[in-house]
Order: sequence, then structure tokens, then C-alpha cells
Amino acid sequence: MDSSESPTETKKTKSKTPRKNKETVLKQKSPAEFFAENKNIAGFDNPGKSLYTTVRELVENSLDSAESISELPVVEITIEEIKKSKFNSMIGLIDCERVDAELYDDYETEKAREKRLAKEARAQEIQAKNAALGKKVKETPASKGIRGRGEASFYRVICKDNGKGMPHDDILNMFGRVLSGTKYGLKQTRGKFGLGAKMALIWSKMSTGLPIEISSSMRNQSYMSFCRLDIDIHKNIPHVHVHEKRENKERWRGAEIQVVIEGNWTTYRSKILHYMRQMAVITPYAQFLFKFVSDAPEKNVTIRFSRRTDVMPPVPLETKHHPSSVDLLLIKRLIAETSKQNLLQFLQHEFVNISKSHAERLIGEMGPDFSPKMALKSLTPQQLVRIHQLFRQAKFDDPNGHCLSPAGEYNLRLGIIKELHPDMVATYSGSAQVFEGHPFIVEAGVSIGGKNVKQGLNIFRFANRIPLLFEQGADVVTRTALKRINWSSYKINQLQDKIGIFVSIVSTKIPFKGTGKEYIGDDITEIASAVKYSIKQCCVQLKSKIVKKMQAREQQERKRNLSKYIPDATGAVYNVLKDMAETQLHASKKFRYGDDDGELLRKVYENLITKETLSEKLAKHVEQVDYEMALEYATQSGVSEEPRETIYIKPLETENKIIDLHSPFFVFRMFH
Ligand SMILES: Nc1ncnc2c1ncn2[C@@H]1O[C@H](COP(=O)(O)OP(=O)(O)OP(=O)(O)O)[C@@H](O)[C@H]1O
Repeated sequence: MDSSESPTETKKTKSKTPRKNKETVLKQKSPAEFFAENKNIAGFDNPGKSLYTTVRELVENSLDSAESISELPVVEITIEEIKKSKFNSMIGLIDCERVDAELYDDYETEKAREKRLAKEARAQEIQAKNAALGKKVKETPASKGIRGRGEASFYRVICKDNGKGMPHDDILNMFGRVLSGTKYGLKQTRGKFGLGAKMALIWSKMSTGLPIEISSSMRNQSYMSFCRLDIDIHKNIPHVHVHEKRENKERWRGAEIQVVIEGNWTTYRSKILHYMRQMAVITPYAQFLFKFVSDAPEKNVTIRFSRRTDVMPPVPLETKHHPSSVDLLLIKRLIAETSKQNLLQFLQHEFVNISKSHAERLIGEMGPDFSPKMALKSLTPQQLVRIHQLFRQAKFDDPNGHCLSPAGEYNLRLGIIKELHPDMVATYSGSAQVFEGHPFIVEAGVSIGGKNVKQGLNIFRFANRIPLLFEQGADVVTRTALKRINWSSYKINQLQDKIGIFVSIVSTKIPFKGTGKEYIGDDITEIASAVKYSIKQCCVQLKSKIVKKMQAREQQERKRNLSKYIPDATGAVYNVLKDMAETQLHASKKFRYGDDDGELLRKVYENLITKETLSEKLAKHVEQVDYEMALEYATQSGVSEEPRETIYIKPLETENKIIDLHSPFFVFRMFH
């Protein structure tokens, strides 16, 4: 018996009734049902997080879509707060006043109310006292109000983009069937699972019962598709309300998605704004307009993240599988889908890093049953296992990473400067590496100082150019920055300096933990060491800047110190000289020192040299020494170390012919 089984349960099982126990009835679940019941694994844990994830999924789809056609993204996101009465009228429900107050979760008796208010008043008094004494003021639980789940809040989320749009007939499955999407191929994309948009719809169905609305138009279409649908959770199929072609006089291109969900703006406001800000850092070539609209104008927010560059990273390319990354199932699928007929062609064309001669050698190694010309269809299950075994054991060159599209050092740097305005920044872009046959590239930036940056480590993580905001503690970047970098050896104070750490990882497969795309585990050695190396490379650059800054500061200090003592030093020297001059004169009426010294004393005696003269000379000398040292310093460090500033020159709206000169760090545009 299972130790958790209760005696009553045991009795029930042993009873003679032939009825089948409910738990033993075999049932099937559709993917939509599964995700509706386990929505937390897709980032829909509670209303607040669901609002955040909905925004995120829609924005990421928009960016994927615009970038797939090399269009500089323009994305508008609006969150519109919907009052309960408005929501009720939207769904045709008549507002009801509370009649039986005691029925409600937030009901409290008069006595309980008095007690609570008294407690809150006491807490406020203590807070006021602490604040007056300059102590840290903590929010007390009492000030958070009364018990109860409170009223639900509803929001309409609208996301509009200038992307590719969607084929009219595909929209239904794209939004109404869980696990359907166009991003399953081996390619670097933000989306991967074919789930995000459907989760927003499932959440809207669960919380408001309202359908999703999609408008879309593609380049070659003269019309605009409009679709209103929800999802049949049980069957995992779209339930279509409207699906029609409409006039598109303005020839608008792109997609607009609208969904009404329960959310919580108050608790997730800062996360959503953080997300937008970080998205602007990693995507400086996109333009975002974010709006929060409510009936209370003081709550409204409008933020425009304007485009800072029109250099877009290259479009990621679809690539073929690397032999060391495939499993038996995938080999079978590739064989079923390939147009190649024989084994040699299959190996040579369906995988990266297998040339014709390499394929021939591999086939020779497979054993006497194999031959280059053998038909793929004739391969037995055992022979497939043999191919798989050899793929796992043989040595293959690493994939080259040409299919990837990292943000680029230029964009990363620009984003960091634009959003944080740091005092110093260093960036590094690594070369392509590989884990389990998947290429990946790590780029990093480390900044010191800046606006709205707190003391200590401020970590910004990006995966396939998505900002990751949750589960920071377990992430490979956080762990590396906290545990594996010796900050002090780079003259950086881990606790006191305002340190910004930016790490962007791109790959054909980001090894996220879970479908929520929140963090990358620390267990993949190749990724962990590449992250460490990239951060260290930035630190090395920063160290030399910091050391030079320190030297410059020391030098300034020395000058200031020397100048400070000039009056005292000259006063003392002058008094000694004056004394000497007078003693000499009284003793023999004649200056006895060598000519020069005698001359000096005579001049002092006759007031031709005064305290001011000495002071002036000394100041000039300090100036001269300082100038010589500065010159020596400039010669050593070279012209390249002159202070530089990154600038972005906005394109002129002209018809001029232009030439762009691209460098990894800047683009120079010439008009003629
Ligand atoms: N704004 C859009 N413009 C064009 N196509 C879109 C847009 N939004 C969604 N799609 C299409 O709908 C498909 C399904 O989107 P969904 O968000 O459900 O999954 P995904 O983006 O493929 O993967 P993930 O679940 O990892 O986000 C996408 O693959 C894409 O083809």
C-alpha cells in the first residue's frame, strides 16, 4: 500500500462494487487542454504574469515577423484598462450590486474593521517615526488592506506591427490550434514552440470568455484578412466566429492582434516596462510605441522607444542538422521527408559538415551491409540504429554559425549607451561555438555607472534577442557573474560600483528550462564557459580604462596638492632668504656668498624679489611639470584613447543616392 493512501481509501478500493475506479479510466487530453491546466509552464501563472507574458508573446511575434522580411520593425503595443462595468456591458452582463455582503471573501465585521484600522494607524505611526529618524521604511502587511482576492481587472492588449502578415487561410490554425507555427525549422527565432499566441487566447477564454481578433495583410494581397476566433480546448481546433477578407484601401501591411484578458497592471507595471526597455536595448533598430490607457488619466503611460540605427542584424538562415545533434527519431523523420533517393545523397545533402568523400568514408565504416547507392527505403530499423551509433561516435567539424544572427557589438553598445548612459562601457562578441551539435554565439557588454543603475551587479540577459526577466537566480549568466568572475582583479568593486552586465546568447536551439522561456540552465559547460570568457573580455577592456582614469585622477590630485602648498612653501623660503640677507648685511656690509647667491640675497634685500615673485615662479614650475607628465601620458596611451562618444546620425528624408560604409563599430552614410 502506498504510504500516502488513507485507510478509508483502502476500504473503498477493497469494496465489492464492480464499478471502475475513476482514476483508472483511460483518458486522452488535447494539447490545448494540457496547457490550459498547466498554464504556469508557459508563463501564465497568475493574472499579472499573464498580462506580462501576453505582451511579450505578441511583441516577439511582431519582431520575428518584421525581421523575416528584413523590414525595420515598427511595433505599437497598447494595454487598455477595462472597468468592470464596461467589461460587463461588453459581454452583455448586467451589473449587480452586492446584496448579501457576508457572502463575500473580503467581508469583515464592524469590529474586525475597527481592529484593522487601528492596527494600520499604529503601523503608520511607527513608519512615520522611522522615516523621521532616517531609518529604512518597510511596507507593513497591515497597510496592504483587507483580506480577499479583490476585484478582477480586465485589459485589452493590442499589438500592431509592420511585419509579413499571415496567409488568409493559415490564420485559423496559427491562432486556434496549440502547437502549430512556422518556426519549427532549424533556425534562430524568438518563437519556437507554436504556443505563445494560443496561450494568450486560452487565458482570455479562461478569464473573460472573449475571442481574439486578428487583422493581417501580406505584401501580395489586395485585401485585409480579418478573423475573430476562439479555441475548442477539448479538440484543440479553432472555433471561428468571423473569417473574412476586407477592403484595404490604405494598403496597410502587417498584423494587428487584439485580446481581452484578466490581468494586474499594478503589480506587473514595472516588469512590463522593464521588458520594453530591455527589448529596446537589444533591438535598437526597432521602433516601439508603448501605451497604457485607462479612465484615470494620471495612470496613463506613453513611452516611445525610438529607432537609433537602421542597421539590422542579418536575417537568420534556416540550416540543416548537424550529425551529432540528431536522434533516431529525427533520422527516421528526415528519411521520410527527404527527396534524396540513396544513402550517399542523403548523408551529403541533409546534414551540415558531411562532404561527399566524408559520406563515402562513413558508409564504409557502417559495415558490409551498407553501400553508397543503397536505397533509403531499404534501410532496416537495425541499420538506422547503426547510422545513429556512428553519428554519435564519429568526429565532425563544428557548425560554423553562419546561420545565426547575433545582435552585433555595435547594436549592443548602442543599446546600452542609449538606455543606461554609463560612464564606461566595454563590449565583446565571441565567435560561434557549439553544444550538442547546435551553433551558438555569446556577446557581452559590461558597463560602469549610469542612470537608474543600482550599486552592485545589474544583470541583463537576452536569448535569441529576447530579454529574460524571471528566474534570474538559476540562470547561467547570473551564476557566472556572481560566482566565477573575480571583479576586484579588474579594479571593479562588486558591491559599490554600478555594474551593468549584458549577455546575449543566440542559437538555433536555446536550451531554455521550460516553455516559459525564462532562463537558461547552468549545466551546459560550453555555454557556461563562453559566457564567462565574454564577460572577462569586457572586464579586461574596462580594467585598462579604469587604470588610466585612476592615473589621470592621481595626477590631478598631485597637481592640486602641490599648488595647495605653494603659498606656505614660498612664504617659508622667502622668510629664510630675508633673514639671511639682513644677517649678512649687518655682519660685514657685504654679501659673502658666491656671485649668484649674493646677487639673490641682494635682490631680496632690495625688495626686487618678493614673496609674490617666488610664488609665481613655483606655480609656473608645477604647471610645467604637470604639462610634461600629461604629454608623456598621452604619448604612451596613443590617440586612440582620446575620449570618444557614440553618435547616431538620423537619416535625412531625401531621395539622394547614398553609400553606406559598414564597420563593426559604426556605419558611415554618404549622400551625393
Ligand atoms: N504578428 C504576427 N505576424 C505574422 N505571423 C504571426 C504573428 N503572430 C503569430 N504569427 C504566426 O503564428 C504562428 C504561431 O504563433 P505562436 O506565438 O503561437 O507560436 P510561435 O511564435 O511560433 O512560438 P512560441 O510559442 O515559442 O512563441 C507563428 O509561428 C507565426 O507564423
